[in-house]
Amino acid sequence: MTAGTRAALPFDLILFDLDGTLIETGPEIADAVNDTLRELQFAPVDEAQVTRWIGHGTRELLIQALAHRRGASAEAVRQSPDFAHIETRFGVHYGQRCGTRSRLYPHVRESLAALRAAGVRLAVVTNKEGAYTARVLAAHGLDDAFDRVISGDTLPVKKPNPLAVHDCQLRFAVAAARTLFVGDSAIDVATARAAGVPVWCVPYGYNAGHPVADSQPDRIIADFGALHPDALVALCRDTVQP
Ligand SMILES: O=C(O)COP(=O)(O)O
Ligand SMILES: [Mg+2]
Repeated sequence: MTAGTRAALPFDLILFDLDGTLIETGPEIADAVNDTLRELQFAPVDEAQVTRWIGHGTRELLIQALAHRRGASAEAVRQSPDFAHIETRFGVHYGQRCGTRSRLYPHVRESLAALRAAGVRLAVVTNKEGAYTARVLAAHGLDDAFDRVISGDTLPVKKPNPLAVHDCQLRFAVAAARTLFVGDSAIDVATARAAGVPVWCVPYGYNAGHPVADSQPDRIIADFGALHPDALVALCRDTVQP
């Protein structure tokens, strides 16, 4: 990378969603859900269904799966006396499944490394609970890849509340116009809009079964190749708006 590329970079801070953006986590989350359901003598749920529940946190996903199988409301599951125990069992299963069937999406590792080398601050903003986030990042050797990791239970509120974005902007002293949010869902677009920062989306992630284009992000990028510093500079040179 040349000094010119570094100077021409349009962003000083990039925030990344985790599930469906950096890492394909659906297969092993489905495995852990089904391990848990099996212990409870319930039939498994299919992976496509499980991925439609991703986005509000892994705990919420487990609640949805149990509600689905019990024919009960999410609230009834949340209040049920055995939920805490079931959640503990799920945690054990997810711990065992972590890193077995998840994978980084194309160009994630090299683009993150090149952005970091160019001096861009990088953060994860996910609704996944911190304990799971740490395990998944570690399983893929990404535990030191970010300057800040904000999970669903790091702050008092989660996405689409913009607090995590503001937290990172404040911490790294970066203005909204120099900040980019990269995600895969309507929740990510709503978060970025609430924070007043540009948002680009990948089309391959989890968005409750809907095309993320419906949420009208500022740009849809095919994959993380578009976030490599050289590509980023070329892309922004050719367009008026990010
Ligand atoms: O639902 C989750 O656990 C998290 O999803 P996210 O990383 O896309 O915010
Ligand atoms: Mg996501």
